[in-house]
Amino acid sequence: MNTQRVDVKLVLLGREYSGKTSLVERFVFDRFSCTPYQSTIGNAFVAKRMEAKGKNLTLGIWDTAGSERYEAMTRIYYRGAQAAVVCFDLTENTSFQRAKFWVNELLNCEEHCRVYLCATKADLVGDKMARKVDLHDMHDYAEEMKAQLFETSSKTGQNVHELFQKIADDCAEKLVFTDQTPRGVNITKDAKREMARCCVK
Ligand SMILES: Nc1nc2c(ncn2[C@@H]2O[C@H](COP(=O)(O)OP(=O)(O)OP(=O)(O)O)[C@@H](O)[C@H]2O)c(=O)[nH]1
Repeated sequence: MNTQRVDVKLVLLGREYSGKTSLVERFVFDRFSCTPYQSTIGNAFVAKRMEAKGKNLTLGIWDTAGSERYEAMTRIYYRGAQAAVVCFDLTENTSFQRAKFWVNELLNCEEHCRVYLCATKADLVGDKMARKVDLHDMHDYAEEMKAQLFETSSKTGQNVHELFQKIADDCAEKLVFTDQTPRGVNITKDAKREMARCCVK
């Protein structure tokens, strides 16, 4: 049974194929897989220890499934998140529209969650014709939503570490640690509580 504690709960949201799993893989394992695409089923969890603002903290990362089939389940995973990375694929405008859906949902349901927009697959838009999300539109939207925006490439690693470090730094400022024990989230307990909440609805 997983009883690991995390200090910051971070959730990744976005349309299927928008690059969420690849982003986590690049950040946590420093690798990019060229094997055929496999959609995430349900969700995946990974923890990463980091240093931020002079504090050691554990980032708990929930990578959710982008398929609309799993939308209800995805809602379980963003509950109580301190931060969310909403991903969209620069080569696909529908994924930008889907990102707006998740941002609205977070603003309405998780008022304390910091939202970061992540425009993925930057390595593919060197050729301007390949870019399907207008540069000004996405910057205007980020400004309007008061969300930080990062253009990343999991293939080259561009901006990936910077994104997660920024999240850790922002969250570290708010974290309260006692002498030895950080006040974190017990994954097992919290997951059970969420499941119970979900079942009684
Ligand atoms: N060139 C390039 N391809 C990428 C990048 N990120 C992801 N991909 C590719 O895009 C496809 C989808 O990536 P995933 O990371 O599986 O997407 P996902 O959002 O986790 O998808 P779901 O699990 O269905 O929600 C895969 O074939 C990846 O190899 C990137 O930065 N550059």
